[in-house]
Amino acid sequence: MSSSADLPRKDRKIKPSALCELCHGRKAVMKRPKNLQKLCKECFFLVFETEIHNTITSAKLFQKGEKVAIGASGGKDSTVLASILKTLNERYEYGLELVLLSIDEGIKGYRDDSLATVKRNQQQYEMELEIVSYKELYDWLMDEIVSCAGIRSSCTYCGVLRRQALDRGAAKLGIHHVVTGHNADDMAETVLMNILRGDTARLENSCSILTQSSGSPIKRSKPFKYSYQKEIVLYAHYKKLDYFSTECTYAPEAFRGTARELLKGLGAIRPSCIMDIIYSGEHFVLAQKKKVTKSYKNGRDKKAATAEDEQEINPDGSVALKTTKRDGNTCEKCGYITSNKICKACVLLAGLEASRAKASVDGSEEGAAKLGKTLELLSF
Ligand SMILES: Nc1ncnc2c1ncn2[C@@H]1O[C@H](COP(=O)(O)OP(=O)(O)OP(=O)(O)O)[C@@H](O)[C@H]1O
Repeated sequence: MSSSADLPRKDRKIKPSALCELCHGRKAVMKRPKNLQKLCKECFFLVFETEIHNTITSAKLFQKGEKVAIGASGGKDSTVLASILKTLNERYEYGLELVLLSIDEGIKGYRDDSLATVKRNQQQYEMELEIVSYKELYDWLMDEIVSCAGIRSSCTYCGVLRRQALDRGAAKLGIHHVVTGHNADDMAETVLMNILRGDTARLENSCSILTQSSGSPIKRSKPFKYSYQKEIVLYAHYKKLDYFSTECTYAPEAFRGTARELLKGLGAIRPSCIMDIIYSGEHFVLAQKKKVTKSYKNGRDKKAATAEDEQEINPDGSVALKTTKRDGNTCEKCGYITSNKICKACVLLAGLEASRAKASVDGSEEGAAKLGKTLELLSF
């Protein structure tokens, strides 16, 4: 931080109460949303970037020489991510090769415009850009999916297909690491959503900074895990970054919207609640499901019971079905990594195809919408 002697004349006359609490020289321009500290622009940039650097180093996210794909949507989070990773890569000599990877879901009037922003970012940050489309991967545009399956399940379809598309795009580039702009607010919303749905299986991993499906060569990480959305927006604003700010045409998932509102209300009373929820999510450990082994007559004892004879009892007393889940499998249809015989994307696409065929016969669009709702409740 600079001393007051280095400051421009105008900053030397500032009332002490209006000064930045870190450099005590420049005028504060904001109250930091994370801790309400009054900061000038320059000190905010430095502390914000340093915190992300600390997150990256303490989680050992990157290795020297690694090629990393930045999931680039053109929105504020991924644009700030690209800008900050470029800065940190140069400042701390991470030795990364950074590439922008964009998925074109096929949403007219939204993704086509945001991709134009990513193309400008490519020039501004001097990074390679790869664009992969749903049309080329799945032969469906998101607009077609919505008109077939309805808007209510659009986020379910889009989320599954995008995750796979990012992996496929990375594989195409020979990259094994994708970073995304998911931030602290997104993480806290996900924890809240999973609690409210009683989805304990998802809750356990909802705060991981680094994830990788077993058998998959692609890992994913979230360097903004501890960064507040409001601070990302402030950073983009004061740095005058070029980003696309329109919300997706197919409004955000209804339930996530509810969790977002809830979080906003909580944050107004207790600003630290975002971090507190993440902390709770990180320390949440599932109690082991009770396993019971059937008892056998006719000479078979407990030891002879096979794995098939074991049942899992859910907390509400219901019996869980035995699944054929295995890690490292590949989908019988598309070859993508899955723990089931057919991957989730192929199940969704098959439902859409069936719906399209049915709709062409009797005009009904119910099948895919129903399937989307059912899939939300299943864990893959
Ligand atoms: N079409 C896409 N192409 C590539 N990456 C994407 C795409 N959509 C989302 N992502 C990645 O997933 C992250 C989370 O996306 P999501 O749409 O949930 O949030 P967001 O807050 O709108 O993010 P952003 O402001 O970056 O658009 C993004 O920051 C980005 O890294």
